[in-house]
Amino acid sequence: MTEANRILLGVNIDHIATLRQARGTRYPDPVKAALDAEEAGADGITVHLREDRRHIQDRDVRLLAEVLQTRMNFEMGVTEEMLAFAERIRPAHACFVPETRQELTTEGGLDVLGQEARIQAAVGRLAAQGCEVSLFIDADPRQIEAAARIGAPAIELHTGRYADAQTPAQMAVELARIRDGVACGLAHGLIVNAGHGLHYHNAEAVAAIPGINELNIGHAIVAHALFVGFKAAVAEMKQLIVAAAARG
Ligand SMILES: CC(=O)[C@@H](O)[C@H](O)COP(=O)(O)O
Ligand SMILES: NCC(=O)COP(=O)(O)O
Repeated sequence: MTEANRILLGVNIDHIATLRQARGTRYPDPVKAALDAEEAGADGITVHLREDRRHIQDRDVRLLAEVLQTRMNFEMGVTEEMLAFAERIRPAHACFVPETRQELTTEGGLDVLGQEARIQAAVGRLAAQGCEVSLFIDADPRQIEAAARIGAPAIELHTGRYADAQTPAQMAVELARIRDGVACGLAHGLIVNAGHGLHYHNAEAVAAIPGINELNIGHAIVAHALFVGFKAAVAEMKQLIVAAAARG
């Protein structure tokens, strides 16, 4: 496999924590899930510490920082609370995401264009701790250019509109938008990741886009794990996207 067609899988374990929080139990433990995911081939572990703490808790992130063998991708709103927390944890990667309390899940990409100075300062703060920051944005050339302008090393393209597309034609339009976004990001020297709403039937087309570095996938893997077990679900997704990327 060449550098051009290798792809990484970041496993998002938020919804292991969702199940735990539903009953206020100690199980299932996302830390155990993370270790199992690593054994099954995950290249990294993604967690989103939401401001409302609806799933992942501070304790989870602190423990993960101590035990992960791979690397943490810490998803966070760009707030003073989260920046201070990330400075203490010093994850290998942080991904800045937009966040509102009412949303069911992350609805759109971060508006980098509208707040360049603020985002640039936040990127700089975490970069000073050795953290590689990516910006979770829509595949919009203006946002991608803004990400490059402020010196972010990486972006993660929001694939939610592709995942939510209701017809093959709409899906093709959204996939083309992501493909163009990847090309635009690469042309600006950015590392380009993607994720949100990807599952066993729609991830291959995204994985096959040349130059994409990593897919972050969570909800579908956790759901599939109910039927096949968590390690098997991770391994199946990894095999699926690696094969798709190799085919190109
Ligand atoms: C930023 C992103 O796309 C995911 O991490 C997502 O936020 C998962 O968490 P939620 O399901 O709480 O939105
Ligand atoms: N950044 C996207 C992510 O981490 C996983 O999102 P999902 O697969 O849970 O929708």
